[in-house]
Amino acid sequence: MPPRNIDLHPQNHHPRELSSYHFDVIIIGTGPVGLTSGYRLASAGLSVACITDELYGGDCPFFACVPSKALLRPAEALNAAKAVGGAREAIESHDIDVDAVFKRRDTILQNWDDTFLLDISANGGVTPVRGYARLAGVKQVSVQPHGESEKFFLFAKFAVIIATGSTHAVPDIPGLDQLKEGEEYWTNREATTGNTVPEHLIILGGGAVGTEMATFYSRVGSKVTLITKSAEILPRVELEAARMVRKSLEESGTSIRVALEVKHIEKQGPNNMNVNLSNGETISGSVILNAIGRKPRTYDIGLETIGLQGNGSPLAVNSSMVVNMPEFVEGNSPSEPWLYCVGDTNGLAPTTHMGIYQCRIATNSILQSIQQHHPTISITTPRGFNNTEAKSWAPGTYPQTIFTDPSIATVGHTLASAKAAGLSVFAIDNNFAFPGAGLYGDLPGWARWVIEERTEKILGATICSLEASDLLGSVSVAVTHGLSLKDMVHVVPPFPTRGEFWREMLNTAGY
Ligand SMILES: Cc1cc2nc3c(=O)[nH]c(=O)nc-3n(C[C@H](O)[C@H](O)[C@H](O)COP(=O)(O)OP(=O)(O)OC[C@H]3O[C@@H](n4cnc5c(N)ncnc54)[C@H](O)[C@@H]3O)c2cc1C
Ligand SMILES: NC(=O)c1ccc[n+]([C@@H]2O[C@H](COP(=O)([O-])OP(=O)(O)OC[C@H]3O[C@@H](n4cnc5c(N)ncnc54)[C@H](O)[C@@H]3O)[C@@H](O)[C@H]2O)c1
Repeated sequence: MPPRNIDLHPQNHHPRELSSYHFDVIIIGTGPVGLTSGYRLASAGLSVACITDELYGGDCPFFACVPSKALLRPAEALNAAKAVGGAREAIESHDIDVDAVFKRRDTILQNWDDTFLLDISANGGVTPVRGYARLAGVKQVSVQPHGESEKFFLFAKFAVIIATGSTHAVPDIPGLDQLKEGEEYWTNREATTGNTVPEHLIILGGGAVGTEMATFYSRVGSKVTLITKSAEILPRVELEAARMVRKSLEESGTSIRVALEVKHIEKQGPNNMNVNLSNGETISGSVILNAIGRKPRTYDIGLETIGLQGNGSPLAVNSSMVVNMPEFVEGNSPSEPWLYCVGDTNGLAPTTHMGIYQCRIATNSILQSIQQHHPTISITTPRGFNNTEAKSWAPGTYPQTIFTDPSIATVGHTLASAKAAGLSVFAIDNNFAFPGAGLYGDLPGWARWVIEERTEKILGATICSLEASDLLGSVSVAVTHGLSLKDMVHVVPPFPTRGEFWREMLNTAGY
């Protein structure tokens, strides 16, 4: 299955065209996190260069969040309508129009033409630069245009931000190295950009990518087999929620194999792969999707020029997103930090929304440092830059939604992770049997709050339902600010809505 013909390296914004190689801040990587950082700093009056080696906008808009959600949303909308009598009768005999789904996704992504993002950035005053960037010492960055050997050197007056994101990790499975990546085995790129429905898709990995793509491809007619190492799919969410998604996937024909490893992969012929499992079973499919996780792009970005390691492990930062530097680096002034790292590259919370949160913190920190050390420089922000330290989330506890059917929205601890952290907690659960949920038809729904015994503070929440993401905001405020059950009594959801689960939880808790 050949990859789509996407031009990853358009010819404009060559570094040769720059009128100056000196900027206040240089940003390496223009995913959503680098772009937003650039926009915030340029809006405050700084000169900013944003360097990208591929499409301006990064993985999220072109190969990850946006195309995957664009593929998933039509089926979600159709299922939601079919669950409601009155609407159901009008559409019962109709199903997803796959070609229209692909076409809509292509339109949303502007056919992988990054001009719209370049325009937003340029209108905000950012200077886009195309080429592969590497640190070349303190506050120095080299840029090598695609396919060329010449390097151009850029100089930052105040700061460099590393926002190089992540790329798919490749498992060490014998035989996989014999297959052509992008054709004989897919990564997230082919799974989200393709416009074909494979006959039998074998997915390796039962995390967010694996389950979301199983949801889409099984819904549009592929036979799907999902193989994962963990004892259940989505091992980081509440078991009850993972089981609801598993049940729904199995009902749509997905075969799920848990607690198994792939021992060997063998190509039998075109679109014909054999996958041998640790239990001795062999599964034959047409395409394999590698969805076993991602690795930060910390390799080959010149970290060694400032005494750091860059081998694909996350880049350690402090709460202001300042990179932890070696004790002595020539030209480095510890009192005035200059190197920041945000987004997937620091590994703290690899999602777009959390990266954008980090960029708010990092850019505030840069602006505050400039104001402190260079008071004559004029900085314009409508409301200042007070928040310069990020909240520290225990691994996996930051807010997130997995867009399966039903979707799972989570924030804070699960019951298991709270207990593993030594916390004394109890759970309150609800099955969405209340009037507001009933209006949406007979769709599954489940929610859990994890409450600390002594303080009755909410430490975590999971909502598993149609459009769960839209119910996460209020509970995220409660968890982030440590509200107690007593406080939450005064947070009143409107009637009749799915938000009523809130009231039901309080009732169950005895409030
Ligand atoms: C299939 C899939 C679906 C996802 N869905 C969601 C979702 O629904 N919601 C969500 O919040 N998250 C989702 N994620 C995660 C999300 O995509 C990432 O967290 C997000 O893209 C990280 O943004 P970033 O800016 O840190 O990096 P990226 O988006 O990876 O962008 C980094 C950019 O830096 C460039 N770059 C790298 N190295 C260099 C260099 N040396 N020189 C110049 N440029 C360089 C890259 O080309 C890229 O453009 C999904 C991920 C996948 C794989
Ligand atoms: N909606 C969202 O927010 C969203 C959607 C997709 C991806 N993402 C983010 O993108 C990143 C990557 O997601 P992902 O699903 O690729 O990774 P992941 O780490 O979330 O899940 C990978 C899964 O693969 C399994 N696995 C590992 N090695 C394996 C092997 N050799 N064979 C079979 N299974 C194996 C693991 O047990 C794990 O369950 C994550 O940070 C995720 O949060 C977010």
